[in-house]
Amino acid sequence: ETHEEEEDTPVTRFQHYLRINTAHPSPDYSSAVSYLKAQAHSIGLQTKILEFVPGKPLLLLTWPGSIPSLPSLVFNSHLDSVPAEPDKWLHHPFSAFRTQNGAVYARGAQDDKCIAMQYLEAIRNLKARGFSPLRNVHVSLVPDEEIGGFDGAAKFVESKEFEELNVGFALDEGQASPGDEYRVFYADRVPWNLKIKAKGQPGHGSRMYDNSAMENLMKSLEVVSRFRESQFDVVKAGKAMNSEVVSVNPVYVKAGLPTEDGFAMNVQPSEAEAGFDLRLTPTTDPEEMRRRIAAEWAPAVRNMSYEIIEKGPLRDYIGRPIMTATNDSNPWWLVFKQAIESAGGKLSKPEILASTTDARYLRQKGIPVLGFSPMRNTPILLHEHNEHLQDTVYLKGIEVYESLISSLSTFTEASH
Ligand code: MET
Ligand SMILES: [Zn+2]
Ligand SMILES: [Zn+2]
Repeated sequence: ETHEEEEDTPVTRFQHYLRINTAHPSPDYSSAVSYLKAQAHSIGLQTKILEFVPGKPLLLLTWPGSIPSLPSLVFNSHLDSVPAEPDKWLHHPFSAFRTQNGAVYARGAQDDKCIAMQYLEAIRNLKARGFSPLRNVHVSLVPDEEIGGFDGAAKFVESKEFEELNVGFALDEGQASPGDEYRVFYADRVPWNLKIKAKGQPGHGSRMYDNSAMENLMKSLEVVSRFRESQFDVVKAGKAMNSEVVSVNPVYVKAGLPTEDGFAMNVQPSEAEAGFDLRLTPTTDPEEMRRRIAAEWAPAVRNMSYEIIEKGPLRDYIGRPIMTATNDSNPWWLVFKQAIESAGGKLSKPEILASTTDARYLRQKGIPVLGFSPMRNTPILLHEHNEHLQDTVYLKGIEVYESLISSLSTFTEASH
C-alpha cells in the first residue's frame, strides 16, 4: 500500500484531495484550494480565487476557448463535506483508504469530491491529446454548499465576475446510480429548516393535565407524521418518485430540565422543541405549505410557534418553478445526452433530485443546469457511514467527462 501512495496517478490524486478535511463545522478550505490550484497549474489552467466572505474562498479555473464570445460552460463542485463519525467507519473517513478491491473510502468520495477531480483529469487528458475548446470552459469549486451555499454559490451568481463568464450551460453534482444507467437531474427539491416550539405549564411528573409543552409537541409530531405518511404512501403506491413528493423528517428534539447527570425525571418541562428537514418539490405551493404548518403543525391556540428557514429559492425570477428542460427545446440537453452515449453510457429517465445542490442558484438565473455525477453500479452513500467509490467507476467517469467537455465546448448552435 505504501508503495502505491507514492505514485502520482489519477486515483492517488483523488485520494490526496479526499484526505483534506473539508467537513463542517470547520472545513479546511485553504488546503483544499491550494491543492486544487496546484493541480490546475500543472494542467495549465488559469486560476482565480474569489472570496465573497472572508475565509470562504471560491476557486475558479478557466480553460479559454478559441471563440471566447460564445456562452461558456461551468462545471461546478463544492469543496465542503458533511461531518463523519470516524468510529463508525471501516476505514477512517479522511484516510481515503483504497481496499484490495479498489474501493476508496472517504467522506466526500461520492459527495462530491469525485467530480472536482474528474473534471480536472478530463481536462488534463483532453489537453494532452491536443484538443482545444471553442467556448470557455470553467470549473468552479465553491464553499459552503452543505450549509446552504449562501456564502458560496448564492453570492457567486450575483457577482460581476459571474456575469462576465456569460454562462450558457452548467453541470453540477448528481447522485450515484445502483444500476447500469447513469442518472441525470433537471431540478432540485428545496429544503426548509422547520423548528416547532411548544410552551406549556410545567408540572409534577406524576400529574396528568392538559396543555403541557411536551403534550403539545407530541400532538404536533403525530400530525407531521400523518402528513409524512400521506406523501410516502404516494411513493409506495408507485404514483411518484421519492423526489416528487414533499418529505419531512424530524432531525432533533430538545426538551427537559437539565441536571448534573441528565434531566429531571419528575418535572414536565415548560418548553419543548423539534426540528425538521422539510423538502419541497419545484411545484409545491409554498403558501399552502405555510398555511398547513401554521394551522395544523404548530397552532398558536395550543401555545405553539414555528420558524422556517428557507434554504434557497423555489421560483425563478419570473415566478416559474426552477427546472431545466430535458427535451428538444434545450439544445444543450441533446448534446449532453449524445456525449454520454458516445462514451458508452446510457441515461435513465431524467429525475428531480431528492436532495439539494447549488444548481438551484444558477437555474434561478435562467441558466440550464443538469445534475450529474458519473457513478453507475454504485450504492448511494452520500452523508452515510462508509461512503466510498470504486476506482474503476471513478476512472470511467473521467472518460465520460472527456466526452462531455469536448462535445459541449465545441457545440456552437445554442445561443444563451
Ligand atoms: N446538499 C445539502 C443537502 O441536500 C445541502 C442543501 S442546503 C442546506 O442536504
Ligand atoms: Zn453534494
Ligand atoms: Zn451533501
